[in-house]
Amino acid sequence: MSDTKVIRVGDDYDVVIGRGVLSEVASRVPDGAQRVLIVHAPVMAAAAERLAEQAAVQGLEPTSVELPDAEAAKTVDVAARLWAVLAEAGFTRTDAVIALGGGATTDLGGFVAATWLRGVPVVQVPSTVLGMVDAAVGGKTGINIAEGKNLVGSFHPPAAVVCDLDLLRTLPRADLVAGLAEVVKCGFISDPQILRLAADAEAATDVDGSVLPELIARAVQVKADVVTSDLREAGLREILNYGHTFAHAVEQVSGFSWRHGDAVAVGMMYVAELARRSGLIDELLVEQHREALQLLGLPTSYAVDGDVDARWTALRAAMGRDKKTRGSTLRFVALTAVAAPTRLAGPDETLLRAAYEAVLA
Ligand SMILES: NC(=O)c1ccc[n+]([C@@H]2O[C@H](COP(=O)([O-])OP(=O)(O)OC[C@H]3O[C@@H](n4cnc5c(N)ncnc54)[C@H](O)[C@@H]3O)[C@@H](O)[C@H]2O)c1
Ligand SMILES: O=C(O)C(=O)C[C@@H](O)[C@H](O)[C@H](O)COP(=O)(O)O
Ligand SMILES: [Zn+2]
Repeated sequence: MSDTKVIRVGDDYDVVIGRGVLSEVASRVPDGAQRVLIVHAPVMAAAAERLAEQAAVQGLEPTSVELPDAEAAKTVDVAARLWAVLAEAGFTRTDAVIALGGGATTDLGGFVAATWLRGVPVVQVPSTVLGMVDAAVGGKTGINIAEGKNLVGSFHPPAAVVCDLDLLRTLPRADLVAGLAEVVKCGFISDPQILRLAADAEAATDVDGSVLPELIARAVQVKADVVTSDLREAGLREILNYGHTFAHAVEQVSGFSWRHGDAVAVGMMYVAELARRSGLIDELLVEQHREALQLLGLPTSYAVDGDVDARWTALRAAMGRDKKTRGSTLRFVALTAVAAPTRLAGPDETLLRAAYEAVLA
């Protein structure tokens, strides 16, 4: 894929994927806006300045705010600070937010847009692979609290998503690879061609090549198709949560020090081990998970420094707060085969523990 690609999400909005498309951002702010709040990750300060200049040329009045980095942005304190900025600058319902950064920035920016005056438009400008393929698309926005990941949030679809692949040039390799975990997830739940393409790790991680853009576009297409038919996660959308029950527990228990994508990689291994023990899949498919993730340099095991029983107790409690849980019944997205997702509800506690032991480093 060398040219700009536009993927339409339902009848709602475009996801623009291409090189140099940052120049399109201001023109994607919906008509009627007079002011625009640009929130950005610290590393995106220069690009945010370009966006502010663009906005001014477009006749918009920009206010820029640099957020704390990564998960430190996804807090109620940061959101409250931005609500105060919006109030002070007189933002009305037709004014807009632009969020420029990784998934943490787009989650927070989207949440602030969703909550200000009960909802103003947001243009998402993801600067990580993970943000492009997942966080910026689909309208899930939110913040973390001490008790768990993304426990407070709202469904608030963006007005547009602009993925400038040139932004990925500065992305550290570890963050790029972590983003590929969500791409591999899309391969397992829906698009096996992703798994074939991602098996060439060199090509898949080359920001100047053609394979990474194709992987990004394919994963966006999977997400676009799913959220078009089930925005509010009444059923189908749950498949995008593959691997996340264990992943979010790992993130919370580590004090959000794990990269989300790395946690999703281990989370997919956990649920594959659980699915095998529950008779849904065979060892071959578990190994296919391990190989796909390891080829890219993603983690497939979980190291516990200390008491493994105490850690399990903490992880198990965190898994109970997963949004797919109903009552006290844990519900996992699992596979019966590649591209054949199902739900695994209320697996026996011994199987849950056995799958944990299987992923221990
Ligand atoms: N809303 C959703 O549907 C959804 C989907 C998946 C993930 N998420 C959320 O997204 C977050 C993870 O996103 P992420 O992996 O992008 O992490 P992140 O936002 O924390 O970014 C990772 C790191 O990369 C840096 N960075 C960002 N862009 C850069 C660039 N172009 N060059 C150099 N450095 C750059 C950031 O400053 C940060 O340090 C998690 O909070 C996760 O819960 C949300
Ligand atoms: O878009 C979705 O739906 C997803 O589940 C995508 C996930 O990759 C993402 O991490 C999402 O934020 C998790 O949602 P949560 O509802 O489990 O917090
Ligand atoms: Zn995720």
